[in-house]
Amino acid sequence: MNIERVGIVGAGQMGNGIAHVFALAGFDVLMTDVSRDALDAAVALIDRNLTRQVGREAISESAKDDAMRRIGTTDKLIDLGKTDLIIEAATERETIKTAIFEDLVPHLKPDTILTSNTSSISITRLASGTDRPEKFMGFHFMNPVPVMQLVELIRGIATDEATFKTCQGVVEKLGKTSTASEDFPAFIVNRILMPMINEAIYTLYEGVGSVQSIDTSLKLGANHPMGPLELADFIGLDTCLAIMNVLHDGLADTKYRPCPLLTKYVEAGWLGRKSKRGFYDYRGDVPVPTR
Ligand SMILES: CC(=O)CC(=O)SCCNC(=O)CCNC(=O)[C@H](O)C(C)(C)COP(=O)(O)OP(=O)(O)OC[C@H]1O[C@@H](n2cnc3c(N)ncnc32)[C@H](O)[C@@H]1OP(=O)(O)O
Ligand SMILES: NC(=O)C1=CN([C@@H]2O[C@H](COP(=O)(O)OP(=O)(O)OC[C@H]3O[C@@H](n4cnc5c(N)ncnc54)[C@H](OP(=O)(O)O)[C@@H]3O)[C@@H](O)[C@H]2O)C=CC1
Repeated sequence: MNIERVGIVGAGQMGNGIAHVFALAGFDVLMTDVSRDALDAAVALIDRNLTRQVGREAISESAKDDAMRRIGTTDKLIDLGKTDLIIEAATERETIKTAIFEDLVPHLKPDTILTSNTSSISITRLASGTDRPEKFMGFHFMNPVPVMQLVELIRGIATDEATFKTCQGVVEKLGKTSTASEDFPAFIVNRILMPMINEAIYTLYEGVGSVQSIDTSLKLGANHPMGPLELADFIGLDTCLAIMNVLHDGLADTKYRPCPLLTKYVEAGWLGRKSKRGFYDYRGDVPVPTR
């Protein structure tokens, strides 16, 4: 199937990056969110990120202008009905995602492919609430989307080969690399990455090291580009907790028990960079550890 128009649900940090890379690759993009402010902020951020790319000569000024022209926004989810491919990138909560697909399905063209950028939730279960489980799959970008090369593609139990192949072709057109994962809790990247982040939080919780010593240890001792606590703040602590809960519930193994300190930060509304406080406080000129 030929994909030309792409609908993106959720204009948070992932939604804006996804719109950025699709528009730059020549797709028409229509983005929606429950918050008009989030849509306006996303368009402004895409403009800034594209301008930075022009500044370092990664793209031309006209490529930037063309990309910005290809991005539309709407307050109405049903306006996405005419697109060929939907990428749902709303908050990592199953009830939110299920409600979005329920509201959207009656307005879709029969051949539109439905996908979710979920970090962890069962693709098979999300698909089963729609009219087209065979045309439903996981399309999992990494953060920051314009920089990270990988897209994890996840087949639900009913996903057909034509849908998988079409999505593989789309990833190629974006200039990224796909890997295939079976549909088990948190797929591949987060099955491995998130327990490491959770263990770093336990290391802090048990007083083995400070925020700074934990992050410095992994950056200089294991060559990670960001320390695990810095990365948790970057991903969003609400998202990290949601992923750990999916692993814990889905695999029923205590090794996935979310650290109580992670839960406490989320309960405080300290969600990391996006709320300006997490393991670091981002309200000043430089991030300062909060413990
Ligand atoms: C939770 C999930 O479901 C799955 C996930 O996404 S897990 C998270 C996966 N992501 C990671 O692990 C990221 C780890 N961190 C990194 O790789 C790096 O720290 C980083 C790429 C984010 C920044 O790298 P850095 O060298 O410290 O910073 P910096 O030099 O400022 O940026 C490098 C490039 O990224 C770009 N960039 C950085 N942040 C960006 C952002 N948020 N949006 C767009 N571009 C960005 C910069 O413009 C720069 O581009 P050029 O090299 O072309 O000039
Ligand atoms: N953060 C990361 O590193 C990664 C995240 N993901 C996944 O991507 C998805 C989005 O994450 P992320 O962008 O970080 O989250 P954000 O919190 O940055 O953005 C989520 C956006 O979705 C909006 N939203 C909530 N409910 C709805 C709805 N019913 N309809 C439309 N929009 C809605 C939120 O609005 P409001 O704020 O007003 O509620 C918010 O603007 C999640 O599934 C996450 O697991 C995947 C890869 C990496």
